[in-house]
Amino acid sequence: KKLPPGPRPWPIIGNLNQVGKNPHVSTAILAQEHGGLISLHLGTQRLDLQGLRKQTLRHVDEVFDSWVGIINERRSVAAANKEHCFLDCLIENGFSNEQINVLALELFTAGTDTTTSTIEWAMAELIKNKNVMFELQEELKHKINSNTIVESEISNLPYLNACIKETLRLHPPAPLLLPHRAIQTCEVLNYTIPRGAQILVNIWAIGRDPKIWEDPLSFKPERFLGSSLDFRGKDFEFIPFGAGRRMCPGLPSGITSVQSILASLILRFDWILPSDQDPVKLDMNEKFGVTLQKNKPLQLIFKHLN
Ligand code: HEM
Repeated sequence: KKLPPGPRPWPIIGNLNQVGKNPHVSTAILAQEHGGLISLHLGTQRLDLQGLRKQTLRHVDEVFDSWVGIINERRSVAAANKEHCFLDCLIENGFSNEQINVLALELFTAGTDTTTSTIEWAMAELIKNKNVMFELQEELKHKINSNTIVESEISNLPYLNACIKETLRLHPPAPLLLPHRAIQTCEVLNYTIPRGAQILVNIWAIGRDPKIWEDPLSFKPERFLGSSLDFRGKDFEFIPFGAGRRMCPGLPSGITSVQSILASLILRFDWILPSDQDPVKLDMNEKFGVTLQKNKPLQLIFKHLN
């Protein structure tokens, strides 16, 4: 069997020390040396599918269908999928009320942390990029007539939607998606992925890959204007909600929340940083956790616009 290449594992700890606290960054660096498909040993075998393109991801979807959480622990965010339907099934399997509460709580976290962190990153990028903020304010002023934003108006706000896409490209709340597991041995790019391997897809690295995006580290919503590139799981260079059968079921509600909250914040208020801080120097460091958060929470002062 030919496993994908990767850094040499140390005895017992495997590659744990090379992965560290920010696995989305360290695996992106490892991929530069070893290629887009790399093997890592973290006690049990794990595989990282960073940088895979269209055909390959479509092919692997069927094999990497199952979630690690469901097979191993039954307590991950992923296991809370299918909402009531899955919870009913857990009851049949003899889960306690306490365990079901944990699952419900995790489902709640999947929906709130992802949405709030997207809004926080979007606001940070808008504060840092004054011209983008100005363009967005203009669009909202001209296209929204009343004080209450209605859903039908939101679909007619291309610049707002481009800002949200650009935020999700640079700051995906789940930078490695959720861990998948190979339910059978298969071949990917002429390498063998053994049955049971955990699969992580580094979409953070794909979103910043200079081979895919021009000037990848700059916040430029314009790149999405007039482009059909979307996050609905068809364009594999941009999959902040995942793709295939395990794609995020909360996409429609998550996106609607981000659109309406962000539009309301920008339409009604003017925002500045406290203590005359220079927006260009705003700290944009990340903290890897359940979701990819801003390391230093964003603090802003608002002025009501009438
Ligand atoms: C901006 C908002 C959101 C983003 C970026 C996001 C992103 C994701 C991603 C990347 C995955 C893993 C997909 C994969 O590995 O292929 C996921 C899974 C999931 N998300 Fe979201 N999500 C968001 C909002 C929500 C909301 C609002 C809910 C619930 C109301 C939700 C519930 C879930 C659940 C239950 C799963 C597990 C799916 C499964 O097990 O098959 N998400 N989400």
